[in-house]
Order: sequence, then structure tokens, then C-alpha cells
Amino acid sequence: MVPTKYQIHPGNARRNFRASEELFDLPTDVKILNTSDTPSRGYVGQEPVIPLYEGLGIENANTREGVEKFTSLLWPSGNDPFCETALEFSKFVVELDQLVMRMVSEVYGIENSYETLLGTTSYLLRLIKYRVPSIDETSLGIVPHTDKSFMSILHQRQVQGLEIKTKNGENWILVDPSPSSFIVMAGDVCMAWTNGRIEPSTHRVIMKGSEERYSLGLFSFIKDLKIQVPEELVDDEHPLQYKPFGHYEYIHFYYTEEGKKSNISHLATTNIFTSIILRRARNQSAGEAVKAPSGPRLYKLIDHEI
Ligand SMILES: O=C(O)CCC(=O)C(=O)O
Ligand SMILES: [Fe+2]
Repeated sequence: MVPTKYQIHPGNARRNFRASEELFDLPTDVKILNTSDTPSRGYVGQEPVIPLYEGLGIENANTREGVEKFTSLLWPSGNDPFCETALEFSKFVVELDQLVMRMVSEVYGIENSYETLLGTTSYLLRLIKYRVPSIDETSLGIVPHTDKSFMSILHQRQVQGLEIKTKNGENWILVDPSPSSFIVMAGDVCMAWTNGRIEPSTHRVIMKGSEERYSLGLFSFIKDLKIQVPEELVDDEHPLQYKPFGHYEYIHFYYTEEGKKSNISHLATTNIFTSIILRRARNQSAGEAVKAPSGPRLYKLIDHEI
């Protein structure tokens, strides 16, 4: 049950996506000013493998400084409505993220460990647009992947496209978006933190209709602290699977040639990336993002009453 304060008004949902439209309408040579030292966090667009995809990222999106920095870079003469909308949306989703993670850590009895991580968590808001493919073009909006984040929350108003792979790896579930729904997904790093209990979902975007698609993703990252499996989650039945590692080291490694070659869709490497030493003996996993210890799915679309 999500408390009633987590409500998004349809008018606000419309406003969020109008702000996105305004952003993507900027010329490309302005959008490319959005850069980052971390791969895949600044402007991405016109990539041959995913030509429909365009995305920009606002670092520290739940802080006024973070959103103002982004806004003044793209609109040097200012754009208060964009700034206020992005900030309000990010704060709202961050609250939701923390609510979900507090619930999850309560289930596992690892509240203290979560509070420690929370102290060094930062949030990235990605604004994404997928254009409609032309007749001879791929319909692939974004390739199948798991997120490199700790947690991710996705929001889309009405245009379908997001698909989540089932746990048996055989089917894709098409997500039905709504202005009042948020999709909460674990990232790779949450899996490591929970010693493999919470698995990230493999997901992709396929563009089908004739409408362009705008989506918003809020991703959490842990900085300046090694991710460490809480001792409560290690016992004879659940031996330690991940040694302490840095989230950003993981991301940087993942995007190296070596990282790509090693085909890690998860934190599953031993000798190559030395701070992650314990190999996960598993095939590529997929499916529910959050699994409670007893098995029932916790991954869900969080629906909000309006
Ligand atoms: O646009 C979407 O619905 C999915 C985006 C996504 O998976 C990502 O940015 O990692
Ligand atoms: Fe993703």
C-alpha cells in the first residue's frame, strides 16, 4: 500500500512531459552540452544501434543546485518552469524510491545498512525520447539490458514500448503505462548489496505505434562508499557472493572494452575487475526486480490513486 501522499496529479504528469518536449526541441548542438565523466549519463543520441533513442541526464536531480546547473547550461537565459518541474518531479520520485527501499530493507532486516547507503546516495534524472521509426528502420528503442544503478524508477504517461523479460527468459511482458504509475526496478548494484536476493529485470523498449514516446527515469547511485553485503544476508545457505566494491568503479569497468567483452550483464567477474571477486554461478538472470525472501513478487507497478 502506498500512502496517499504519493499521488501525482494528471495535470502534473502532463506538465512533466511538456517540459521534456521543450528540452528535446532544443537544437542538437545545445543538447550535446550535457556531458558527464560517467558513461551514458550525459546526452546520448543518434547512436547507430539505437537510432530512435535520445536522452539527457540531470545529475543530483533532487537538489536545486543540480537542476539549476543543468537548466542554465541548456537555457543560458534561464527557464524557470523547466527547472521547477524537473525539481518537483525528482523530489517526488526520490521520496517514492526511499519509501520502497525502506520497505525492502525492513523485509530483510537490513535497515541500518540501507541508512548508511542512503547517506551517500545520489540521483540522476534521465529524460528520454524515442522517435517513431521510419518504415525501413529498427523498432528497437533501447537494447535489452539491466540497469547499472542501485535502483531505478521509470515513468511514462501513455505510450507503450517498455517490455520486461520474464524470469524464465522466454517472454517479454509489455508494460501498460499510466500517468499515475511508476515502475520500480532493481539495478545490478541492488542485487550485489542483497547478496543476490533481489534480481534486476532485463528490459528493453520496442516502438510499435505511430506516436513518439517520452519517458522519465530516476536512477540512484552510491558514491564514496563501498557496497558491502550486510552480514544479516550471509549464512550457510546464502554464502557471500560479492566482495565490497565501488559503484562507480563498476560502471566504469562495465563500459570498457574489456568489460563489454567479459559479457557481464551482472556483477559477475572475478579476475578482470578485482574488487568484485566472487563469481556468480548463474546464467543471465531476468524477471522480477524485487523478490521478498519468501518468494512472492515485490516488483510491481506502483499504482497511484488520483
Ligand atoms: O524508456 C524506458 O521506458 C526505459 C528506459 C531505460 O530502460 C533506461 O534508461 O535504462
Ligand atoms: Fe533501463
